[in-house]
Amino acid sequence: MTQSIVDTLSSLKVIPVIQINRAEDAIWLGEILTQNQLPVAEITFRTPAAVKAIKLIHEHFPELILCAGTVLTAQQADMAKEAGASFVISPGYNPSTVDYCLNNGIDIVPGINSPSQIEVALERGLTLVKFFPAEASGGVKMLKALAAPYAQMQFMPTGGISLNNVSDYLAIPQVVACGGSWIATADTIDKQDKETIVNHIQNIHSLLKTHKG
Ligand SMILES: O=C(O)C(=O)C[C@H](O)[C@H](O)COP(=O)(O)O
Repeated sequence: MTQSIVDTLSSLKVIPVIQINRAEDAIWLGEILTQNQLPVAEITFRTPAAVKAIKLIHEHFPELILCAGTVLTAQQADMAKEAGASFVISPGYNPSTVDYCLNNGIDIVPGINSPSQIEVALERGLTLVKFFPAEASGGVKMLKALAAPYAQMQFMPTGGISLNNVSDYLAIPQVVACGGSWIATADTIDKQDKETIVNHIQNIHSLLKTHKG
């Protein structure tokens, strides 16, 4: 993972996790995200439209930080990279997928929720992991306890995060950014409910401004 991507994620602070059913919806979605100063998207491999959606965003919005989520296999990691994703994210730590990515120049942020998994990640030279499922694994309290012994590790908490708890996670120094599907849910995208998505983004900006003091 390049430092400049980590720096951008850390300045944006929130990553919309997106499940897209119609690839063409990626175009107006990319437009909303860039126009509203949240130029970042995790497109999940939960639907057959994922690869095309990644391609469309990469083509139309090259400035947007684009990653692929729910990447479970080496083959999906290859497809994500070919389509234009800058890095891939997985819900868990799959040793063979992680090793494949590391050996093939694909940046991967695997999911972890235990000290043992963090140590496996560290041994592979990884310095950024996803903390998933964040809330169900013990939330902020668990992440603080997990992060403490591993000063060199940074985290992207995801799973159960919303406007109500995102700032508690962001207050942890080792947290780079939080992921969440609440910003653009599959249902909102299907309905092309742009207003709701823009509102969520604006609420995030207002919250982050307040917290910067
Ligand atoms: O690693 C992946 O790609 C995943 O599939 C995990 C997703 O990021 C979460 O499921 C989003 O969590 P919510 O914001 O609670 O909906």
